[in-house]
Amino acid sequence: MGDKILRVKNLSISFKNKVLLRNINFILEKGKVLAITGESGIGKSLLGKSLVRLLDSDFHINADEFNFNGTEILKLNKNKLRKFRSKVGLVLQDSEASLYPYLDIGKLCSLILKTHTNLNQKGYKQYAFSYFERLGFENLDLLWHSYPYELSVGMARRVSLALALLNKPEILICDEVTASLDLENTQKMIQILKDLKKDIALVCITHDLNLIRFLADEVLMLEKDQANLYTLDEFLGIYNA
Ligand SMILES: Nc1ncnc2c1ncn2[C@@H]1O[C@H](COP(=O)(O)OP(=O)(O)OP(=O)(O)O)[C@@H](O)[C@H]1O
Repeated sequence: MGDKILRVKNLSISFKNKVLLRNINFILEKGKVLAITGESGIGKSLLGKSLVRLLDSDFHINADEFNFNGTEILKLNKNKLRKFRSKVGLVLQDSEASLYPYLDIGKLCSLILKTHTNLNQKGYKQYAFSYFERLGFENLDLLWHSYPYELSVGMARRVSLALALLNKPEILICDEVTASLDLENTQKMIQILKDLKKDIALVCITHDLNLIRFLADEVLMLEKDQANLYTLDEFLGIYNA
């Protein structure tokens, strides 16, 4: 059995005193994948961002337990929150669109590695290349000097994933990571996540039933006024997926 990294018990999210999500319960475990699904606008992305307290002050999070490796996330001060966030990789919806356009991939990687490691410029490259290889890239020198606008959507999505992985997060949250990818890139992405999952607790926010079927261990189904946690088999049985 893997390490339990994050425990969420009876979490709710309100916006200006209106409850948007309630009764959220799950545990994230190293080596396991939680899929979060539900209809558009139900609050999947909101929940993903709330896991790293990335909501503005009009939102309020309540929970009986919201605990990362023994520390209550809602009680963290600014410094400790920053440390906690460095343990959580985020690939937000359309993440490739927010890759800074004036920096090439090498500089984007170097910026992250400068903050999180003691490596030198040569070390940054070697370190980042090991991730690019794991994520199925070839021609790594060319990629290192490419600008985001020069990459296909599938490549840019995988670069966003690589950037999220560079500081070895314990949790990785991916929001609609297969959206608008063709079949080949979707399958590549699902296989990459499958290979990554043994080292990490993975959260996939998704509408993609193939991703759920091939990757998820548990599925959190968000519905109006309720949220239900299922094993993959229970989910596939109930939703005939
Ligand atoms: N910053 C914000 N201010 C006000 N309301 C917001 C904000 N962000 C999200 N919402 C509202 O919260 C609700 C949930 O939005 P969210 O993007 O989490 O849905 P979703 O389930 O991820 O949808 P989709 O599948 O379409 O991406 C929506 O009604 C949205 O309008």
